[in-house]
Amino acid sequence: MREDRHDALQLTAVRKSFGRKTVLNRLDLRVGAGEIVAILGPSGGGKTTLLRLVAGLLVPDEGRLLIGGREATRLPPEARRLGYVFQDYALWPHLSARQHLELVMQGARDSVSPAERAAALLRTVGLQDHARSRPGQLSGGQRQRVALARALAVRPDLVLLDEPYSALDPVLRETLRGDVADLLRQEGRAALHVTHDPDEALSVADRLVVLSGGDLVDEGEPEQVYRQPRSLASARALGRLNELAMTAEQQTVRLGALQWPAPRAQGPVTLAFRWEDVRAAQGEEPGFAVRLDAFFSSRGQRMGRFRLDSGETLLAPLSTRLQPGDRTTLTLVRSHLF
Ligand SMILES: Nc1ncnc2c1ncn2[C@@H]1O[C@H](COP(=O)(O)OP(=O)(O)OP(=O)(O)O)[C@@H](O)[C@H]1O
Repeated sequence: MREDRHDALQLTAVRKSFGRKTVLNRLDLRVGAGEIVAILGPSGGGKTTLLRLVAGLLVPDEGRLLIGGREATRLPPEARRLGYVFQDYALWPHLSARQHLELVMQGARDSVSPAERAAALLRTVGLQDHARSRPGQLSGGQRQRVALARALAVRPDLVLLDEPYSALDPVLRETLRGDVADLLRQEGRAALHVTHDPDEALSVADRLVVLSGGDLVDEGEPEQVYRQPRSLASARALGRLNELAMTAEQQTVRLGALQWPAPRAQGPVTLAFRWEDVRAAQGEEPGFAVRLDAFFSSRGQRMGRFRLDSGETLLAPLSTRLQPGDRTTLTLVRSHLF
């Protein structure tokens, strides 16, 4: 662990517009030393713009940016001492995987030699047999892993990751994201990690931030944001969400034999709940009628796609031996409705 414990990153009231479009709206954000923060949110929410501002590829219109406690608002990218992996990898076509790492480590004061550290990092990302390959000889996923290893090679205090595993197959993605998070934690490095994949965010991050329309709409520990999102945008960003468009009448929302008081609602409302908060009604328990359309598997669990009599679809774990076309009654875990 490092001695100085300045925040790895602090943004204060950062605003960025393109023409008349405000993409980040007076954003306040901090990443603690050694903290892994995942940024989630709908497309166009400003996630990549945020990373580009931190990297120094864009300059904010207003606001202030500190990196490791140092003023960095107008610092050029090369003076920021960051590691980054952007979606286009930005590799050098004439260099081998190993040379990519050794080049960025030149002149660095380190307890191990560049060759040793390069070999260790290539092992971490599973490229030990491709040390001599140039980008043109590597697949998309392998190139992405070279970019990852290079970002870690310089031992930056803050690593910026923009969809770093998007080109990888699901098995490799899961292994590598665990290995990279372990390495970041072992070495005490902070990361700002942009992703569209809620599972990835939930599995690697110490803290989640949800950006929507240029605003920070939610933040907190992953489990807390998943369980108690502050808004529908935030609930959606974490996935595994059922949404039913319903009508509140006489301050009550009804779904089959289930009903909820809705003192402030009149007219259209959205009832939202996670897939796992739907279960089969037992005995005489009140519920709502559905038909099983199909089943599928998610995170190793058998899930059903059900259709309500009103025509809407919802997804839920499938615990009984239902076959497509069978009818059943479902109910909801009331404390987990949004
Ligand atoms: N250089 C630019 N010039 C003009 N508009 C831009 C520029 N870069 C981004 N934008 C706009 O800013 C908004 C936010 O873009 P950004 O790429 O930050 O979103 P995002 O959350 O990363 O989206 P995605 O999840 O689709 O990658 C979008 O509406 C985009 O069109």
